[in-house]
Amino acid sequence: MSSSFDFVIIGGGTAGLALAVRLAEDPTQSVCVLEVGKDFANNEDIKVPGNYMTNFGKEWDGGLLSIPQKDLANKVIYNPRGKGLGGSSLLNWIQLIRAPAMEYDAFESDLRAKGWNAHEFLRYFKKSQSLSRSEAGAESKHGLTPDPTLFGDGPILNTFPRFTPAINEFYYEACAALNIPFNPTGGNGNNSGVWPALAAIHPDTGERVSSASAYLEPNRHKRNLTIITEARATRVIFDESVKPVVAKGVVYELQSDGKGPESRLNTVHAKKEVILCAGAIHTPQLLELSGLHRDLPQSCVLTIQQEWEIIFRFVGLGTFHLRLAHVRQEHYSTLSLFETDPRIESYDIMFNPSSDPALMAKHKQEYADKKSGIFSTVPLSFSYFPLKTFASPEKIDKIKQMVASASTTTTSIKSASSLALLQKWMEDEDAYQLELVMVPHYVPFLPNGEFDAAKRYCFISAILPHTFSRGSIHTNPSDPTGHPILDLGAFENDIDREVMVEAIRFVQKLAAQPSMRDRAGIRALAPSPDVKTDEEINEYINLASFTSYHPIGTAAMLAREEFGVVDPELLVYGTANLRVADASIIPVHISAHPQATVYAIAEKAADIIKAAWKGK
Ligand SMILES: Cc1cc2nc3c(=O)[nH]c(=O)nc-3n(C[C@H](O)[C@H](O)[C@H](O)COP(=O)(O)OP(=O)(O)OC[C@H]3O[C@@H](n4cnc5c(N)ncnc54)[C@H](O)[C@@H]3O)c2cc1C
Repeated sequence: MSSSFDFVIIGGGTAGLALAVRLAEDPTQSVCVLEVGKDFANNEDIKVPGNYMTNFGKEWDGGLLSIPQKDLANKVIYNPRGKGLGGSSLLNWIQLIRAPAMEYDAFESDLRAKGWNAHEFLRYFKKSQSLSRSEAGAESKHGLTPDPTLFGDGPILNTFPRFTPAINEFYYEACAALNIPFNPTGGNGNNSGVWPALAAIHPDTGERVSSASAYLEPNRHKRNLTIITEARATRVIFDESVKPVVAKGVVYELQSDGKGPESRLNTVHAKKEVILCAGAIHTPQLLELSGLHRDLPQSCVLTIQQEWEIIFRFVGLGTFHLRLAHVRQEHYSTLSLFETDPRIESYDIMFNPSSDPALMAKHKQEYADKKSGIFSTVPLSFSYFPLKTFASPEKIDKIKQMVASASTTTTSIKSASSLALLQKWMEDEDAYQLELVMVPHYVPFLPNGEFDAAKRYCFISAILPHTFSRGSIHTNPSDPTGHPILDLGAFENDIDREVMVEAIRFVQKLAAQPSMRDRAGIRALAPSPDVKTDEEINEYINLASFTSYHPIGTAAMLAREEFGVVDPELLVYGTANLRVADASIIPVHISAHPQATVYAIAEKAADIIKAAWKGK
């Protein structure tokens, strides 16, 4: 096998495979993908959408624990991460949601990322996604009528849900009573109201659509596309004699050749570019590993670890700064658990299949025969709200005052333009400040919520779309290529606390609506109904908060003086040909789950790279 390619991509995940396939469209260009995980092309567990809760901890989950979260009573939070061809698109919940146009426009207008605006995103949503055949121009049986002009002919298929949980009817009625109407558009930028999302599911096979099945499978045969699995990239190597430095290749370690550690180390050379697509957790780790000179003493690594800016040292070049830390963002979520009327059909059977083998067999048969039923879908309902919908006037005043007085010295947000944007959105009457996701089953790890197979449950996840807290990711000095040290920075800024307290109160109000209380037989388990004061809710937030598995911003596309890592061409500052194309570059968190945006980023990255090398 050749060890020299035009393009070397690190990470065969959501973005990595989409990018690789687009670059390999030109048969004269050779592309190599290094993926640390395996090829799971024939794995049935991954393919079945309804298995989404059982994917955690499997071989294709390279998840890691955070460090204790000091502002969340030292809670340690698990962060699942896809590992294998397809990356996180192998184990995500396959929902396809886009952020409002004004949020993408702000990348360009407020954060100076030239060429990154709603118009461009729409272009690349169309290139990456299509409305699956049966859905185009149709109305789902749940009343979804997405605008077909928002879709193109991309390989990621949007399919209507094939199963409606019984609780949805009662939940939507409760939402309507609080001025949250059903949203028939399916949340493709207009994310107000409540709706069941379109998901990446193949309408014929009923199987999960991942970057591996949609992008890679039809192109696997291409001779100019080389995929190396079980290959952990450990470092990008540079020609340091020129400025900006030139990425020459990647050192990687084969995970399972059965020989000694020495024989496992390989180098793959890049004739044109190296592109980092290792995801928002591992891309910054690789940047650190590549920037630290290999002879740097361990003590120095430790010192750097403790600083909030990372110092890249290249031999002969002096010091080269990339500031990675304190830019990591998440969608923090706090969960509320409810018991429902036991006659309401739910997904709880998934937690204890042996409690009713006949029912489980019926569900399996329905999926096998008709590709419908509980195995056919991930049954989530979404809604996004501005502050005025869920917070009290007094709290709105308090939150707005806190936001107005925030500065780059009093918060961990060191990018002045990012902070100004968050301040602008908080003043905007219509900007989303809360997302609710309703899920028709039990969720573990909550106080007062022990699972009982005879009962039925649902939970509501309150998610903050735009947080003021920031975390960090750094290489672990005692295991540099192992899991990095992950600090989620959960609720380190009190503004996020204040918003979440109001969010939990709103969830309580929603659950108390007559349709939920009387018809769905809802009974609050966690928090218990007597959790009422700010103090009590805050205590509950400490126990019941997680992330939504949406890390972004760890190699942010911001101006260099604003602590950005890549420019709008996705080039890492100070390098001639090292780019990042994955969730890491998203500069500020959006009112959407990220995968649709990540696919669009990969598609745009491919066009940027093709244009850069045209005629060369
Ligand atoms: C459980 C879960 C549920 C989710 N649900 C949704 C949802 O319903 N909707 C939505 O929009 N978003 C969802 N997300 C988020 C979404 O899936 C991610 O934001 C998106 O897939 C990230 O894509 P990426 O290309 O940045 O990274 P990934 O897809 O994670 O790809 C990174 C790849 O790089 C590989 N890699 C890492 N380090 C190395 C190395 N050193 N060498 C070689 N390879 C390496 C990894 O193995 C992986 O394959 C979910 C995420 C999770 C974890």
